Amino acid sequence: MLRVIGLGKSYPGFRLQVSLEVGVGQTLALLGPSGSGKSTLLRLIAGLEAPEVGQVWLEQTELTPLAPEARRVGFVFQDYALFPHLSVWENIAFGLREARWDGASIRRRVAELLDLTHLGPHAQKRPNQLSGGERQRVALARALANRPRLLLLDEPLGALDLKLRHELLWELRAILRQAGVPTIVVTHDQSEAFVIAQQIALLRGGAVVQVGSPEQLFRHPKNAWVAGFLGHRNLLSADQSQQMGLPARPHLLPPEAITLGQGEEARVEERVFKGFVVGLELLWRGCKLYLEGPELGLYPGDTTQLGIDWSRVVALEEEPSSTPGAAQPSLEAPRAR
Ligand SMILES: Nc1ncnc2c1ncn2[C@@H]1O[C@H](COP(=O)(O)OP(=O)(O)OP(=O)(O)O)[C@@H](O)[C@H]1O
Repeated sequence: MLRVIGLGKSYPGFRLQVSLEVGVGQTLALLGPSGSGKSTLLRLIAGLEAPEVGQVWLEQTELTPLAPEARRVGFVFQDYALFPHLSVWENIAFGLREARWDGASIRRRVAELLDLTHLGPHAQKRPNQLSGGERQRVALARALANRPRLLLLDEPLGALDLKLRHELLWELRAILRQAGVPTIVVTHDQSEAFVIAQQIALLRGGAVVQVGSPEQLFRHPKNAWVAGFLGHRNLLSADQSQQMGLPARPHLLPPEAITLGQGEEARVEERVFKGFVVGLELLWRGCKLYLEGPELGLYPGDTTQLGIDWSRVVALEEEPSSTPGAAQPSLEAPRAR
């Protein structure tokens, strides 16, 4: 179990102050907008930077006073930082030689990791002869080689194109589950966090806004910012909620609260074909709602019925009026009028 207790660091115009825990063998995704402090937190945990206050504990060991190399932390950076002149095999073995493993143990461990990351056929290639996805797996194998007690991944799929990201995401998930090492993954992509992690910590302006499983966070976001960051669209301000007969505080209408085909009349304003689903923007009671689902043959100008199950509407907390240093999320303004 990793415990980060009141870890703090300041830069001009920015302050990070974070406490969180990662369970044995679990993966926690650090999710947040650019500049929210994700990489800074990772560097503090790795010991690449010194905190002003706070502690990091791994099981019964306090890591904070230890040098980075004494922490037994595996780190994968965004650019992988592989040794260009060494083969895949040598890249993976490098840390083991440094740690003075004997030759037979090194050969055994490298073979295990080549197997885990499916890099066997590429063992003798150099990094510049590999694809982006293969380089990413070498970086992961190298980070895991010396049996780290903790794995830190900073945007591990960041340098890859979209298609490759998607393919490797599932592979990364499988490798992390198999490796069983507590892991923190930095990402700014919520769908990536949902696939990889059992826990998500949402960071904004250097502070954790909410921690929980992907499902907890998605179903019970604390406030409109969290809901918007996780991809929810139907957010009502306190005023809009009141107009709908709800208490005067922000609310979320989750997809499962909205049913098409029964209820009051709704008019289709926009339609987006998205492949597996169709997105519809509907005007209902003077309020714009967005829904995704199977093809229903509805086009702009059509009318249909829309019902809301009010028992499924989620009450949200009011956000603090300003969060110092917080970057604005890519939240669409609540669309209801
Ligand atoms: N060495 C430094 N000196 C001064 N300011 C810094 C330093 N490192 C980071 N910062 C500032 O701290 C804040 C958090 O940066 P950080 O890189 O941790 O954010 P992030 O969430 O990882 O962002 P991104 O998603 O863009 O990588 C930013 O405002 C950044 O400018």
